[in-house]
Amino acid sequence: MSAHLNAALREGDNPELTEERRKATFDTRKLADEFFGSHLARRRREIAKAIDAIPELHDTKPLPFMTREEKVEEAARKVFTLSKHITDIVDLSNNRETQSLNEMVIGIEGMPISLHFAMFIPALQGQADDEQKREWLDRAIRMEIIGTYAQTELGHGTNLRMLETTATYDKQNKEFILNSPTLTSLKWWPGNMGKSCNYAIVVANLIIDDKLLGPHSFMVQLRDENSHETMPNIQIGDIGPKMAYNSSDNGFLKLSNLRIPRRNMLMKHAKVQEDGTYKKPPHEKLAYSAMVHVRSHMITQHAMLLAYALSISTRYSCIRRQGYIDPKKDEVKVIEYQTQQHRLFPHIARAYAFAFAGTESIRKFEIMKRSLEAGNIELIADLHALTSGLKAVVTYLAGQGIEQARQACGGHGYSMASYMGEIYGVGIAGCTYEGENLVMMQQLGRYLIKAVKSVKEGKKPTGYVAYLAHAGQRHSLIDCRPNEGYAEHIRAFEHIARRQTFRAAERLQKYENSGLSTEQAWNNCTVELNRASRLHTRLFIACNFYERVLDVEDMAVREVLEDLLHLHLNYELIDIASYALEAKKIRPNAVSLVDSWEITDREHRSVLGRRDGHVYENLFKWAKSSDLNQNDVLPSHKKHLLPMMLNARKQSKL
Ligand SMILES: CC/C=C\C/C=C\C/C=C\C/C=C\CC/C=C/C(=O)SCCNC(=O)CCNC(=O)[C@H](O)C(C)(C)COP(=O)(O)OP(=O)(O)OC[C@H]1O[C@@H](n2cnc3c(N)ncnc32)[C@H](O)[C@@H]1OP(=O)(O)O
Ligand SMILES: Cc1cc2nc3c(=O)[nH]c(=O)nc-3n(C[C@H](O)[C@H](O)[C@H](O)COP(=O)(O)OP(=O)(O)OC[C@H]3O[C@@H](n4cnc5c(N)ncnc54)[C@H](O)[C@@H]3O)c2cc1C
Repeated sequence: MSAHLNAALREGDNPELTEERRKATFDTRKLADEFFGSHLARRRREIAKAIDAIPELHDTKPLPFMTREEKVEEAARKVFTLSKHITDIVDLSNNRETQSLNEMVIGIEGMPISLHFAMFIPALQGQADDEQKREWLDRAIRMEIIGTYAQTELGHGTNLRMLETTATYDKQNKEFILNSPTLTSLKWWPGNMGKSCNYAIVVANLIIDDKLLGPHSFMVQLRDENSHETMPNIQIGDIGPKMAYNSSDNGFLKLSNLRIPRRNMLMKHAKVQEDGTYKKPPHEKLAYSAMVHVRSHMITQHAMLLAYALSISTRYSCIRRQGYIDPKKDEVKVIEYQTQQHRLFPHIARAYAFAFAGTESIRKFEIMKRSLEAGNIELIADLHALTSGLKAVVTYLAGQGIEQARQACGGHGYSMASYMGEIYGVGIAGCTYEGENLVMMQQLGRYLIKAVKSVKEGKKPTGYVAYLAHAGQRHSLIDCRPNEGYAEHIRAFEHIARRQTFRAAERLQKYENSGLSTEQAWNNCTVELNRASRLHTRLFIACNFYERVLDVEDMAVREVLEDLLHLHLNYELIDIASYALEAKKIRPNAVSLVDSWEITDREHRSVLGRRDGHVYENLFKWAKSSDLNQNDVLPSHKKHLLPMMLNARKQSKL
């Protein structure tokens, strides 16, 4: 590729990076079009340019130097400033555009309206009837009110059926009475609930005539719309600092005999009539729709977090020189070491694979939503299984990749100047929120066991589990040589996933036959079942990557994606042993592969990952701006350590 086609080349950059960019075999803009989709890639460039022109939207100082209060204030200031410009910059109905704008301006550490857009609005869209939408959704979209999604409690997050918050219907007054009867029933964790929101969708166990009807969603006003003071019968606050996400005020909530009108229960699906008659929803789990929405969006979000970490470490690895391969020559860029390439490149391949899987899960969510609007509930189970598996596998592997990227930066990777600590903290939170990963794997496990049962009954499952019926096509890993083509890799992958799923199903059957209860038998098999779920999901990611690459028209881009696909399939299949060959092919394109993610310096917030590669001078600037450097001698030092040392000295002279 002639160098002028590489959009990332700029005058004045560190020559080490320019040298890398000149080696690119493809146009980074064209690969960005594949990674994001051409519309979003173009919009991200336009959004970045628009932000450049509005200084109030820029960071006032690096986030790691801020206290928690300053972070919360900075996020609030930017949200307010953005509210004046946002409709000029993005199409608000486009989630991914809006998310890109938020990440570029506010960053990944949280903001006062995260949950408002991620869950409050989607819950209203999915669960409120038309009249309720007119009352709350329009106001929420206009941001007249800010809401959150309050489900998790101090004592229960995973097991929703055991939520202790109650909503008891009072027929006389046509009201629900909401209560947090115990300490463990306090709502705990909801994002932005502590200080920012004035409304919440509270998930509570519905009780009518002493009958427990399971978790349902209720609209609760938390704070006065004018004074923002807490409403009566409500106690609310922030839960304190967390491993990451410290710009967000995750909160607690206690409800004490709070009365709300009957129509504050979201009634698109389940309904409670004035006389207390209860009408069941058409599908029992429609009340969980906001969670499925977020899970389907988390995959692209985690691909992006992994991309942040890898572009920082790949660029830095081409700046950092340390040691020799040939002692007669200069010190080499650390990227030249095979171990460094093996540490980073499989994760670069995964970032692409995850982004493609995420685009697919969002597409599937939209298809399910439209089909549900037409009254069809058939796609719900498939989507739940797919998103449960993807959410769990991608958040976990992205976390591993981010940590490898941090280690690849050596000591400087541990400084917050690299921003790796925050990226990791935010990434691994995804293993927990929206359903703890090992629990979500079990949800997919249930679906796989059902598919095995139908195969055993002679039926042919369709869609993502169709391969479970192809037991005749047995191939072993030993048959799978890297250059035989990708179809062979996929068949080997299918074989391994199928074998594990059948093994888990047989084991479950054995325990059930031995007289154990269904639940006990299930618990005895969950390790095997989760392995099956993991393999099934990794197979989906690999197949999707494979099919996606076949669609690419630009030959240079297709070739580099095929290199990544080859590496991905080999890495996933035979672990590390066979991919030294691929690493050699990826090496010349390493920087351009990460440049294609088009992450701006503003978005990165990393000194190590700077696009221009001027790392060391900026590390020094960063160190000088530390609060601790504002005084030559810290007041705390004068107060404690200096007297201690002076005293010790005095003692020794005696
Ligand atoms: C605009 C931007 C959009 C998105 C943002 C993008 C990215 C995110 C960015 C930032 C995020 C920032 C902050 C994060 C905020 C976090 C919020 C939260 O965490 S909210 C709380 C989330 N809580 C959970 O996820 C709880 C997990 N627990 C459960 O989901 C359930 O309890 C569990 C599924 C584990 C069990 O439920 P239960 O009712 O007991 O069912 P059971 O296991 O018995 O299964 C019965 C039957 O139901 C099926 N099923 C279960 N769930 C669903 C579902 N959701 N949909 C469809 N079907 C479901 C289950 O498979 C089973 O079916 P079968 O009987 O086997 O057929
Ligand atoms: C950053 C962040 C933001 C959040 N935001 C929100 C929010 O906005 N709104 C909200 O309502 N909640 C929110 N949460 C809460 C989150 O959804 C829950 O923490 C999550 O669903 C996990 O539930 P838990 O904490 O009860 O974990 P637990 O269920 O207590 O998990 C502990 C361990 O038990 C295991 N375990 C539990 N059940 C089973 C089982 N059945 N089988 C096998 N193993 C099991 C788990 O695998 C895990 O290892 C947030 C959490 C975080 C970290």
